[in-house]
Amino acid sequence: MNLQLARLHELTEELQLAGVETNATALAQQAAKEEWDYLQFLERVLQSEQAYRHQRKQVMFTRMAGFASLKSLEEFDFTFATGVPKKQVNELATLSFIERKENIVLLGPSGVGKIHIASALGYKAVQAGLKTRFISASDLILQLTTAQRQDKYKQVMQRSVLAPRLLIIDEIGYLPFSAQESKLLFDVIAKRYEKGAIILTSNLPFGQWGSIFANDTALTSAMLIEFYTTHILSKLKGRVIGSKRRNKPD
Ligand SMILES: Nc1ncnc2c1ncn2[C@@H]1O[C@H](COP(=O)(O)OP(=O)(O)OP(=O)(O)O)[C@@H](O)[C@H]1O
Repeated sequence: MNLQLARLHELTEELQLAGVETNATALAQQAAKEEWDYLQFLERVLQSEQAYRHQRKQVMFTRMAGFASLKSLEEFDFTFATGVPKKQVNELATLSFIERKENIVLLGPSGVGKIHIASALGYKAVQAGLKTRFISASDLILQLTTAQRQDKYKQVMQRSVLAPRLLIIDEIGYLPFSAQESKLLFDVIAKRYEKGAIILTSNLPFGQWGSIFANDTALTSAMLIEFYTTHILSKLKGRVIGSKRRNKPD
């Protein structure tokens, strides 16, 4: 390493400009070849740092999001899934629902692509630099009950529920909740209401949600009201391509 590169290395390390260090030599060569002026060179160097940071953020957010699997909308076959409204899904893929802090509910039988669509929208959000969290309803309840026991409810609520710009709660209704667990889930939905977007997936139509929430009709109605202004994709169907669970308990 020549002396100038060694000094550059020290400076970029101290100033935490890893993108500049990675790209400086190549950009200097390109600048000489294409006869950039000094300001042009400076701009390109700063752009390279910006791109480097954006990419690192995407990688970190993807890891932190906890997706069950990485899916994209490009991989989703709309001709196969006849009940999935392509136009509406593409509109949701613009992510304006996140800016507007709106919710999405995906309802349909097992294996029709609910997780696929939810994860694909989540992955798009992550790529756009929006903090996203994917969690199953039962894991979320487990986290919150543990937090309550350990007197850390507020912190966990803040970190896991309120901090992400998009919260994806998967598999509501796969297992029924106790009265206490139902209240926790309601607390999540109510606390995020108009503060951050949620995507919910469920195998059960709204009419059967009472059975998920310990037959508490007041709480179930309150929960449904929270989704009044939601984008509801409730007619998801099509040939089932695959499912994680073929033996759903009664
Ligand atoms: N229309 C589709 N095009 C491409 N792949 C699909 C489609 N529908 C489902 N799949 C694939 O089938 C598998 C099951 O889909 P997914 O897990 O999204 O279903 P689900 O409706 O969430 O089911 P469950 O309720 O059991 O969780 C996934 O690998 C998914 O990528």
